[in-house]
Amino acid sequence: MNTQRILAHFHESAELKIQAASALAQPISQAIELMFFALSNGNKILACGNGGSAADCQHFAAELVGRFERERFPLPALALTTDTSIMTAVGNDYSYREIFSKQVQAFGQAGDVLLAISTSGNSANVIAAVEAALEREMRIVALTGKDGGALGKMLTDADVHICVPHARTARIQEVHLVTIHCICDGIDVALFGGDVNE
Ligand SMILES: O=C(CO)[C@@H](O)[C@H](O)[C@H](O)[C@H](O)COP(=O)(O)O
Ligand SMILES: [Zn+2]
Repeated sequence: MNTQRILAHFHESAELKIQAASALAQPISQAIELMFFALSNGNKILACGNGGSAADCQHFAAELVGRFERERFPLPALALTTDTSIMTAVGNDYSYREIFSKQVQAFGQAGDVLLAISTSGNSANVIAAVEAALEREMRIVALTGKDGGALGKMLTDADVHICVPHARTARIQEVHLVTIHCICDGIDVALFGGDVNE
């Protein structure tokens, strides 16, 4: 295969990360503060998204319950994308739109944080989960792209919107992943201070 196409993926992804870094540093910092505050108060983080973003939810939860780069105690994070019995029962008996919101209603409590990931900002089940979370006085960290979609318009001033300035889903997801690692790192720094090598 012509490697020019492969090079184009790498270059577009790298250029977007450099361009997005300065635009996203502030909201990412706000997301870290919001999540650290919640965790410090005994609250938890729930995460939802579809497809590649479902994988990102699980990646995030694994690094909080397990570890990112430092040894520490487990932190309460739960991906709502893993229990196939819940998701198929709710999808079958109610609607696919409710596969995350029912879980938010079951597990979410005031002060918890919902990490809502949608590259378009328009996935109905993610929007429904945010509606359920806001009803339960949870805070929202929204990871989106493009123009942020409907999701970007439903957040309150107390929530955080990290919107990747690009139209291509794959590129948006690649910035979501480095964002997730920034958040994991920021929570560890907030807990322990300093740098990972200290
Ligand atoms: O990972 C990819 C594309 O790179 C896909 O699986 C993608 O996640 C799916 O098409 C999702 O359904 C897209 O939903 P959203 O990001 O717009 O909320
Ligand atoms: Zn993908």
